[in-house]
Amino acid sequence: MSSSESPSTSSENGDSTVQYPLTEIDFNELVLQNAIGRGTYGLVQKAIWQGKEVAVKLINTEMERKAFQVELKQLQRVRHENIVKLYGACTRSRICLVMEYMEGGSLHDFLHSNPKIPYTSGHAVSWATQCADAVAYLHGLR
Ligand SMILES: Nc1ncnc2c1ncn2[C@@H]1O[C@H](COP(=O)(O)OP(=O)(O)OP(=O)(O)O)[C@@H](O)[C@H]1O
Repeated sequence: MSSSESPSTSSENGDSTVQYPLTEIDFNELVLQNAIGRGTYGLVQKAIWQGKEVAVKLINTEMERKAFQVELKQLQRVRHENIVKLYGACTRSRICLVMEYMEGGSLHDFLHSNPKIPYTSGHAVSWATQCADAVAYLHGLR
């Protein structure tokens, strides 16, 4: 996707929301690697797509489809350097989100790792600032 993509505005419940266009990704273009995590729904796997590392969140049951649709819609609304980037989604054969791969996993994983990995107060301030910037951006969305 190029950064020149412009979002469209749709009106839902009388509230206008911005959405970036979705890139449909061919599931056969993904070279799936190891599982890297599991959240409320779906399995997250590392993969290679068009020569780059990506994180693929796959759903396996119909019950997970609704949560997938909600997350897809949310990620289509955001573009921020501190929020994981959505490259696109597979919506035809297998259903999955294809996202920027974050080496090291989530900040939560890092902070709760066992054994603990040491970090400086400078790191903590930087992470807190990045989170605050992302939250401020989300609050600024309509
Ligand atoms: N883009 C990514 N890059 C690297 N690892 C990721 C990525 N997305 C998810 N993961 C890993 O997979 C795990 C599960 O992610 P997922 O998004 O399914 O759930 P979560 O955000 O941790 O929790 P919840 O589903 O409750 O919001 C994460 O904790 C992280 O370890």
